[in-house]
Amino acid sequence: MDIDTFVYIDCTEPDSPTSTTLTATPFSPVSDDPSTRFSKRQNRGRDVYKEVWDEFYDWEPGYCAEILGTVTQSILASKRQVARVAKTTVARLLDDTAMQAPSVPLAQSGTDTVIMSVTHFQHPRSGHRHVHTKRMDVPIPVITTDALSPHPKYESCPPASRSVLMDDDREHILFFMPYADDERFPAQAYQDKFETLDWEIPLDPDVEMIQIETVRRLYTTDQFDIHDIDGMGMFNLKEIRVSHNTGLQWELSQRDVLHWPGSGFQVGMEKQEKQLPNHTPDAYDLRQRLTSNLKVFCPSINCLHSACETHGKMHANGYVPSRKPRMTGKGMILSEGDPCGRDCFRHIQDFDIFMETLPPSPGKFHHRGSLDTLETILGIAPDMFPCKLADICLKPCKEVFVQRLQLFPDHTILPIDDDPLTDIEVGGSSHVQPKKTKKQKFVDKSHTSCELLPACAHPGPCTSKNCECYAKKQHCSLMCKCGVKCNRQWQGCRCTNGRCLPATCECAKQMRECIPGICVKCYARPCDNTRMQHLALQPVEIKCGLAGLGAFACQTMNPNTFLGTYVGHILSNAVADQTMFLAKYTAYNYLFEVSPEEENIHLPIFDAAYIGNATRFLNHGNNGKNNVEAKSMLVIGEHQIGFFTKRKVKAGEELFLDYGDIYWKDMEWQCQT
Ligand SMILES: C[S@@+](CC[C@H](N)C(=O)[O-])C[C@H]1O[C@@H](n2cnc3c(N)ncnc32)[C@H](O)[C@@H]1O
Repeated sequence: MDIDTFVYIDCTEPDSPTSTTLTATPFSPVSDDPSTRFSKRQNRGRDVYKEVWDEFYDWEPGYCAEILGTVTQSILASKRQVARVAKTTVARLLDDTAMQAPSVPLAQSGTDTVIMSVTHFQHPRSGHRHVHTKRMDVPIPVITTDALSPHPKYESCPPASRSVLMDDDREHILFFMPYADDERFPAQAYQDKFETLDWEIPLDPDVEMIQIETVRRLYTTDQFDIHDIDGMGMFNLKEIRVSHNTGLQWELSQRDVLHWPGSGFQVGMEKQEKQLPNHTPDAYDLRQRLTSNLKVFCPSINCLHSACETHGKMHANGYVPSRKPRMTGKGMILSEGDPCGRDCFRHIQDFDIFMETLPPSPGKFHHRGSLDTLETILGIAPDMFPCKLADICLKPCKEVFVQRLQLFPDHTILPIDDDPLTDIEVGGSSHVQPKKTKKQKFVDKSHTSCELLPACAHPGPCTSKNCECYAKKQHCSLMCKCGVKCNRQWQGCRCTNGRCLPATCECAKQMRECIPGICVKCYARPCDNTRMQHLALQPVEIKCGLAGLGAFACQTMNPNTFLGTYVGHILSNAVADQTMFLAKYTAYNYLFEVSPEEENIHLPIFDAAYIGNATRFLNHGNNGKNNVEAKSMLVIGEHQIGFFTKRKVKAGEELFLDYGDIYWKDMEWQCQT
């Protein structure tokens, strides 16, 4: 291979209308009118872009030649082995063909042959540079058979255990043309549903590197404001992934960056006078530190996928999961254990007398950061004993105990084993008068009337003015920053013994699954109302059913047995419309939508065409044939659709769901029931 003949694909250079000055002199915006200032910035931006561009392409061709040169050398070194492997492979191929040919039961066997051309490379003898090649023509017999009838056209899909939120881009960009090899597919009509074709969007990784370096120089050397750089509209750095973090520095941390000599990211970043905005949290800010790690694992307790995009938006505010306390301060004092030291809370003799001397909130934790740390830890582990908390917070044990009492007064804690009717203690002898916390009551129809639950993250308590949940008439969720102390939070149920039944459980009545850490009484054992989050599935058999494939019961099931959750891509209305176009063409429609109770409400639409689980095979049955029903539930802040048996189902019976009239209205094929 001759390295001089490599072709370098180059992009159009950036305009540099005014200047050819290529030195990196810091930009000094002399105060003038905004438009002149803007155009000066724009010109400076172009100059720096050009400067970086030239530097990059001065370096890149030599670098590529060097890299490719090493590749060719290693090819030549191992050429003898490659030639040997190629020779044996060809020989085996010919042998296999010859051996297989007679064993196929042929209805009709032709005697045609095709010629396969094989190029044989010969290692250059020492002292010679040229590789000798020899072409050989090998005859291959053509075997024609009609013994095997083709399998009916069917599109399968990879299995998935949970739904995946589709990128908003899918609404506008056509990523590939499906059924491109089928003349009958109305490709143009499908394409017209999109604004752009993905393969027409220029994406050159070289240009990306040049733009990143230009932005860095404009920010660090020219002291441009990062918003001004964005306002120039010259740099279209694509977001790598949806998450709660944004910014150039973050994007860079999510990908490999080319290390080239002109790049300030290569070495000595720390030596620069001004660094790009950083996302490293303050060492003392525990909440920030935990939040910054959320990019590693999704904090949604029924997901936990790494770098989860589905919940990226839901947790945009940096959600740290919180739980309700279940142990009272008095209970802690009465519990067994040895004091951790002189200041241990266990030395408190009489709890009621101690309560009378309790200092007013916020107590001795003068430093706001210490209190934040304690609140964050108690949010996650509210029943951690003060002795351990004291070690973490570097505070005396008794002081920590006092702070816990301020945060979670005993009268607000629902004791673990008491009767639900007597569990709120009112009264007591403390001068900190226990108030009965007023929980806000309102009808929250989140399970059938909202798009995606918002997570609020405003300073101060939730009010009609600052809180999005308030505005949408919804309970605050675990994803909200207000935490379990907020009186708008869903309070969970108080059912005991895991008996969370549809008619009696407060969560089940509101079509919510019980939430670990919130429903403190039923949480002791997995209750009847957590089957969707625990994926307590029933096995089903997939085989030919009423229409195409169908799902069949493997064992006899009682009414209200949970079969599984409908898993697929979560789509917006616009994308669902595009998918419907494909469904009409294939005559298989896997879109599932729950009809909202109110108009103009858009609930998530699930599409199990491309990913899914066994529930995608449930065929439609009506007129009493349907033995399965779907329920839309809120599962720890997420809309999910669960399938439950409507009546007793015998082993071997096909499972049917009533798709509803709307499903069949626009279909160009007929329902077979
Ligand atoms: C969710 S899929 C059900 C699984 C499907 N049978 C398969 O083989 O993948 C829905 C599609 O199955 C077919 N289907 C299901 N029930 C049907 C019925 N009762 N009559 C006609 N077609 C049906 C239709 O093509 C429908 O769009």
